[in-house]
Amino acid sequence: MIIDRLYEEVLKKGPICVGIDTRIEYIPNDILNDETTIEEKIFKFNKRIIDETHDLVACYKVQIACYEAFGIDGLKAYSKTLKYIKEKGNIVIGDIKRGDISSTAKMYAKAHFEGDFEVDFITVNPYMGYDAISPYCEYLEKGNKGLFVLAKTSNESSKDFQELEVDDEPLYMKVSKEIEKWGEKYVGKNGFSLIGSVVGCTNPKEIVDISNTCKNTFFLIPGYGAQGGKGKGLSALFKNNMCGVVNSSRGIITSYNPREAVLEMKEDILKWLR
Ligand SMILES: O=c1ccn([C@@H]2O[C@H](COP(=O)(O)O)[C@@H](O)[C@H]2O)c(=O)[nH]1
Repeated sequence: MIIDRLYEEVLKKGPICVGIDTRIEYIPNDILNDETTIEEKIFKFNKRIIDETHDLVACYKVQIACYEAFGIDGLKAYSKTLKYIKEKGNIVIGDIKRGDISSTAKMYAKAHFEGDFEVDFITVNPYMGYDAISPYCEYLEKGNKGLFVLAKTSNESSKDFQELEVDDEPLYMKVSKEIEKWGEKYVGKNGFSLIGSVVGCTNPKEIVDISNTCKNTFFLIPGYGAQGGKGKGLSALFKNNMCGVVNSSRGIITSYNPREAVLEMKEDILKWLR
């Protein structure tokens, strides 16, 4: 199962996910001044990041918004980037955060689990409930696709709704338990489900609470670096099991030396576990 592969990559290389959230202002002049299209410039920049880091990371997360912002050319660069990550043998998460009625979700599933934008995992929004999630699940049956469902996001305003008390518990905990239930039939040999949760590392206490309750949930953990999340906050989560992968986008791709930035991030997370 793809979740077993992701977990094994984490054990082998560390819990590092590099986020390829490319923006024009991050692209250095030697690429920017080339006589090429915007698609080529974005792809060239991404290829450089991937070439420098692919042996150090468990997976990549590609934020589709950064590519949609450039229209058709941006989406061509998105597609090329996904293919290149796969060619390098790495796992790729499409950060698309979809959430819609089931007939539309079916089309999103086809768009991102097949064809030009095919990825291993996608992120989805659970706000519309299970029938908005179930169309993705038919792709999970074969074991080679997975979902990360938003549970407790890394942004400041995540408290507006996600921390509201519902039946004596915060909504994010209720949602997390539901995600665990949705994933019950997709648990792999390492004990983790193809349906995981997104929980920001800006919420270090909440992520430990969720993981103590939801034992089969694997976590996609954004918020490291640029948003203030730190390795120390993750020590309580990772001390029993490496049950997640930590994403950093700006912290890596805007660095002068992305390879060094990945190594520093890995050390900052792993040093608390020794
Ligand atoms: O709760 C969430 C869910 C997703 N994200 C996404 O992760 C990256 C974070 O980028 P940084 O540059 O490392 O801050 C970005 O694509 C977000 O859309 C998140 O930050 N929080």
